[in-house]
Amino acid sequence: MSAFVEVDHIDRIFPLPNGESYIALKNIELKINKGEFISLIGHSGCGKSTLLNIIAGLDRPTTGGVILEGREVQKPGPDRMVVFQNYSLLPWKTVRENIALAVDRVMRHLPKGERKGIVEHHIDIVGLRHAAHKRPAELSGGMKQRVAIARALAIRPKVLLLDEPFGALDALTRGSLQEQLMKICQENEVTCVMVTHDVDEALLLSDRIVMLTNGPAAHIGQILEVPIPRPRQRLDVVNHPSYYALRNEMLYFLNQQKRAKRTKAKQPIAIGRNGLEKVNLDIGFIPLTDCAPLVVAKEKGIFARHGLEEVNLVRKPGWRALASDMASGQLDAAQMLAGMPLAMTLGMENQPSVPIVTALTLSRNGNAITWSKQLYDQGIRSLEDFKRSMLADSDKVHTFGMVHPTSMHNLLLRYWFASHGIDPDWDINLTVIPPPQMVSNLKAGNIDGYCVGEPWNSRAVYEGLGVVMATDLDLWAGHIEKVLGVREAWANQYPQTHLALVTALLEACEYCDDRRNREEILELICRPEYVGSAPEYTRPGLLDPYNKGTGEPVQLLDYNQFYVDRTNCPDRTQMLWVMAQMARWGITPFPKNWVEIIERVCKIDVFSEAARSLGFLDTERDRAPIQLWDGEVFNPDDPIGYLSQVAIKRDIQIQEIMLANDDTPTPSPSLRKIA
Ligand SMILES: Nc1ncnc2c1ncn2[C@@H]1O[C@H](COP(=O)(O)OP(=O)(O)OP(=O)(O)O)[C@@H](O)[C@H]1O
Repeated sequence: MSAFVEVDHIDRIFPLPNGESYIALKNIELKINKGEFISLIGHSGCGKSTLLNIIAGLDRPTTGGVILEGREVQKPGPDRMVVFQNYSLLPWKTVRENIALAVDRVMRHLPKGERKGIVEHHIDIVGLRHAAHKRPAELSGGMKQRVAIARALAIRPKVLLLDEPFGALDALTRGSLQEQLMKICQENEVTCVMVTHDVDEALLLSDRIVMLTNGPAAHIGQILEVPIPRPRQRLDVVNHPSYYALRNEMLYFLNQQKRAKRTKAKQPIAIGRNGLEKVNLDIGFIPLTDCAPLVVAKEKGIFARHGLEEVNLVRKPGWRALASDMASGQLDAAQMLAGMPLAMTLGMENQPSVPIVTALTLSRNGNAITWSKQLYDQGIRSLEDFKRSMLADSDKVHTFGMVHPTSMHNLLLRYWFASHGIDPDWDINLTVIPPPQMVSNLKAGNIDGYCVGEPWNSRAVYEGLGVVMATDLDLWAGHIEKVLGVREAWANQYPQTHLALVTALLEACEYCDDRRNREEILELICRPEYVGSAPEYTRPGLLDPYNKGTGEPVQLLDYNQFYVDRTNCPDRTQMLWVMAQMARWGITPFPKNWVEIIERVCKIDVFSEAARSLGFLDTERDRAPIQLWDGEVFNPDDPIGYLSQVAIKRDIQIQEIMLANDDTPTPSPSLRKIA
């Protein structure tokens, strides 16, 4: 289904009087569905109004465009009405006349009586019958804004655009108008885009909240889905289990933008020192137990010992945001999902190819599949039970959360279901949810279960909301989980820095696997700036026996595996398995030249040099067929043969993938389909 409004890769560059130019917006891409309420939020000057004006047709983008119902927006039109903060009413006309003016102008083809009826109806919608004869000077701010909303709605626009509509109102009036707007939009199925600075307003009104980064070159940093059912009451919203998690995400994002601005202001792009080309690094991570090597390297001074004196660990709220910051070059490096370097290099989800390299596997294992307590209490305690209940009630579609298409969580969950003949695309719903929001979504009943890293499984067990159906030790002990990723261009530009980074993190990985250090690591990762979790539910698996919620806790060795058993060398065989699974599910094409792509992504030479400098074992794991718990064999010498015989799969594209020689991000996918 095509989107109702499509903001298609917009840039807006303003020429400045001194002959220079200012890039306000960079590569904004957004699809809006009919009847959806979208809020745009971000710091002052980031470009919210510029984007709104472009959607309205009041301004034109420098590149890209806006498509409304299949037609490009070229100029303002009555199908897109804007409500501004300052009401813009004609002072000499009454409420009724202000509304009538717009209706008579736009709907002049309608009989007079009908137009009059529309005006009166909208006076009623906003509750201004008693003041219909008054002029703006006789109205309060809230009343004036209601007139502006009525005037905008009366001409039945396809999209209502609101630029901080309640910004000038007192708190009480604001609250009541927000509720009225929500009701009006819902009853009339209005598609809305609203600029706001107010996180609570955004949460109350929106289906999705689009958060813009600070300019210059502002882009979409993150999009939050608000899974709170409608119709909404303010109290229901505040009491919804996902409310505080969402609110925290927004505040965290906004604070981080503020910090980034300060850091940018005081830092030159690259500070070279200690024989390194760059010692000031921003490294992205996600609040998960397996971010431990990064936290340890920072807090125990390991980065600094390797010459990386100014490392800033940037907590990202979800994997999409992290990938986007890596693609745009805002991050120097990141903890990445195993499939992310390959997928970004191949160009996933119609995104341009951004070659990423990895010289270090940061961790193995550490995930589990959690089921809601409700399913478990209904007697659904195995996949066989699940399949039986699914077949018995074909109307009920279960939804499961995973963190990103390229994650082992997605690939293992799909594999798990498919191994029992359950098609993960047709028989169930899979939805992307950032790891820290899994538990609140389970609590809210939005999902029936999920696959995620710790501590988010243990938290559900701890809170009595879920039970662990399988850890990945049950499915595939020793699989690659998180890797260190940097842009290939960055690695080429800063080779000594890259080596120092890999060396420091390898040393930290070894530290993390020494169980004597685990108590200290627990304290470090639970800090609010890292995972921000409670030690009670972060301990299991890391230190304490692991509690699945279904029996006695068990001691899991190597659940979060950071160093032992040759964890760290980029694992080309397992990367190939990941690449094949991503192709199986249509996430990326499978490259005919897979050997070349894997060689390009996995930087074994950098790892070996780092390992040797520490006196560590520098070899890769043995290349052998891969077998998960179900016994099916993946032969790394014949991935295409595996893909052709695997039972449940999507249309697999097998292509020669031509990557640019210049390893900077390319504006369009450099894929050439030959099969
Ligand atoms: N005509 C223009 N010429 C040059 N720069 C402009 C022009 N219009 C906007 N800008 C710049 O573009 C950036 C985005 O402006 P915009 O008004 O869209 O921000 P905003 O997020 O809506 O801010 P606020 O929340 O304060 O209203 C700002 O840095 C602004 O100075």
